[in-house]
Amino acid sequence: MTSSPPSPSASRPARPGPASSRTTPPPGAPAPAPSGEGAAVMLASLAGFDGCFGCGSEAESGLRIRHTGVEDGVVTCEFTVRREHQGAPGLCHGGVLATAMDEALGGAAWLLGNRYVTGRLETDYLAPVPVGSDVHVRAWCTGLDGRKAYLEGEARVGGPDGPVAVRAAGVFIEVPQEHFVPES
Ligand SMILES: CCCCC/C=C\C/C=C\C/C=C\C/C=C\CCCC(=O)SCCNC(=O)CCNC(=O)[C@H](O)C(C)(C)COP(=O)(O)OP(=O)(O)OC[C@H]1O[C@@H](n2cnc3c(N)ncnc32)[C@H](O)[C@@H]1OP(=O)(O)O
Repeated sequence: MTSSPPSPSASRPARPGPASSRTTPPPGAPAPAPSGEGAAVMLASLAGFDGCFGCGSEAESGLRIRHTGVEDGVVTCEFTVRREHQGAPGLCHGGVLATAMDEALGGAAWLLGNRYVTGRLETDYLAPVPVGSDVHVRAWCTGLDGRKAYLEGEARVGGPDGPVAVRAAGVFIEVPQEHFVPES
């Protein structure tokens, strides 16, 4: 995966190096124009729900990912790697990092104004992430095809301009509200 998030001046990012054909939008699939309406729909849908393993304040064992903003369709969020996130000694577990990418790509999908679940998530791990690191994640949509939204993202260590540790690409599938199970 070698694509970059769109710059503020570029409404449609180039995507020169997809990781797999299954996370590449089909030719001609439109990339969404950034809109503030999707964020409003998303936040209304999720109002009062704090149980998300990625970002929920009530998920005691969750990652406590902090959503920090949306600009031109790019979602940004961050979390701090704790000791309980270790895989190999002193380093963040790859599944934890995949969770963070899922969270960010999912957020960028929900920004489109519909509800989505992860269908496929691909991750490339480029550098180890030590315990204590602040991980800065951003994600954006590369195309829409029916119920399928194609997303990409990257995680950087130490700051938003730090070295890239993870790149991800995914396909999220639009579902109705009824897909979800009311909390018991
Ligand atoms: C201050 C600033 C604030 C900013 C705020 C920003 C963010 C706010 C915070 C949060 C954002 C909110 C949420 C996002 C957060 C986290 C996201 C976490 C997401 C998850 O953690 S979610 C759990 C894991 N996930 C599942 O639990 C899915 C299990 N699964 C199923 O529920 C079904 O499997 C389903 C529904 C996926 C499909 O089932 P179905 O019967 O409805 O539809 P069907 O099978 O016909 O597929 C329809 C079309 O999707 C294609 N398709 C299907 N699967 C595919 C695959 N794997 N790869 C590629 N394409 C696939 C088909 O090929 C077909 O394509 P086509 O239309 O072209 O034929």
